[in-house]
Amino acid sequence: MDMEKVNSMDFGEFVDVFGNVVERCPLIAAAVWSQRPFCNSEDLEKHFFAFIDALPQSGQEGILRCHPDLAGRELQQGTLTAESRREQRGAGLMSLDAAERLRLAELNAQYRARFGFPFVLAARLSDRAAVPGELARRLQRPPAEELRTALGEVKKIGRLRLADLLGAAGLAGP
Ligand SMILES: NC(=O)NC1=NC(=O)NC1=O
Repeated sequence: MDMEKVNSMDFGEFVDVFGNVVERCPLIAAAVWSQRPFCNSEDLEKHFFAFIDALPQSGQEGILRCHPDLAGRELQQGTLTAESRREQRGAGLMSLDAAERLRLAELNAQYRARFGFPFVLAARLSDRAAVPGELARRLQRPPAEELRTALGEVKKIGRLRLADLLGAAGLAGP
């Protein structure tokens, strides 16, 4: 893992590369940059997660609100980020039939009405068959617990995106 290259990035380069590790939250990469040098990929990941954990609840909920719904409007309109599109496609969420899409839209609306933020799940670790059931299950959870669970999913997504980036050509070590 060529952390030397990561540690040599200027601010703009670092945010260009790592700005979407947390969906639509480049502020986090902008903050983590000042923690360099990073001794390895785990250290880099630790700083991303520490930033999230140190936020007040309003900030943590704000991170969740930056996530597009699974199989939602943005997927239909083609306005997803490249990472989100890849993740949602990989989970089969681009090939739902009308009934599946409607069911997910209803569950997403119920979830958002109850918690005030969207349902977030690491799509790469799930699939179209499991998402509605997982959403319905989490819909019943106490708000404080669900906030922790949702942030855990943000971290799973971030871990996978960091692994993609650090394994990408040019950043992978010998
Ligand atoms: N609401 C979401 O869970 N969104 C997402 N999950 C992913 O894995 N990528 C997303 O954009």
